[in-house]
Amino acid sequence: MTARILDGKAIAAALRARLAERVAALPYSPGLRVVRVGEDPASGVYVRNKDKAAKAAGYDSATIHLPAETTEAELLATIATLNADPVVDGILVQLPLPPRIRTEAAIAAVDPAKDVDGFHPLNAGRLAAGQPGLVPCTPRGVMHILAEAGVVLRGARAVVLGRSQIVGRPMAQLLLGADCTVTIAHSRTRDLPGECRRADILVAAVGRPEMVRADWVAPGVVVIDVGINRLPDGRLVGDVAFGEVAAVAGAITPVPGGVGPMTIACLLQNTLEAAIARRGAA
Ligand SMILES: Nc1nc(=O)c2c([nH]1)NC[C@@H]1CN(c3ccc(C(=O)N[C@@H](CCC(=O)O)C(=O)O)cc3)C=[N+]21
Repeated sequence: MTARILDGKAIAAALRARLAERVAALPYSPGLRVVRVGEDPASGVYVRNKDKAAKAAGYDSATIHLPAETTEAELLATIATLNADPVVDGILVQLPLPPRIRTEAAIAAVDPAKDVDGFHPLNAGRLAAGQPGLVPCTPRGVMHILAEAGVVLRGARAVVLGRSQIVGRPMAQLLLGADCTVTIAHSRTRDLPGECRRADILVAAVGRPEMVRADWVAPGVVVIDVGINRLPDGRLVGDVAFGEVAAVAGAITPVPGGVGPMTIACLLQNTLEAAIARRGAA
């Protein structure tokens, strides 16, 4: 058997096209501002891709690039200016930040109504409480892939590998909200392969290249690979050993071309929704 490949790149392109149509019907362009501090090289590529996608879909998008020496107070002042700017609907503070700046302070400074990353504790709390709010882009993108693939969630056993605030925890909340039986497994889990083998749906979000092997998965499982790891030889691989796991799984997302493109499309979706909530649709 060989797994069905879930083409995140194509699903993301279709979503961006639908968003572009909705944006074109608005009397304004939804405003997105990405704040980047310093020169983390991986951030450069991502910020450029996002800006390109946003502009192509009709958004008013700009990147604010602050020097590496920026202080926390200066970053918070920049965020405050964006919070107060009526043409700004979405604010994304690109992570990682330089070590001098407290990530939690930057996240908490963003107006929750403009928090298109969904990282603010108010939005995380809303998600955990089952209330509407802005949802982190990567888990939202994963739910969109599962829906497009026709995966039945009700009653399914979902295992989320990883417990980060950015992916693992919100991912588990969304799957729980969709009536999955959810297990969050992590680096201290006693029998990681054994827990993963129980999954009908396995979401790998640990940031360890090719950690999930063929003997970690049950035949027919749906595997979602959130990992994006750059190897020393320059290759980009996920958290899943794609070739060998694809021989066992029922469906699997590739890296690249899986979850990554969905993250960008969902950032645009969140920005559109934040804009309509603030400014209306007509
Ligand atoms: N505040 C914040 N929000 C984020 O959402 C955020 C962040 N900080 N910091 C960095 C990570 C990483 N991230 C990616 C999104 C898309 C791709 C993506 O589209 N990847 C392509 C390949 C890109 C390549 O070839 O390098 C793919 O998987 O097919 C990758 C990485 C968002 N992040």
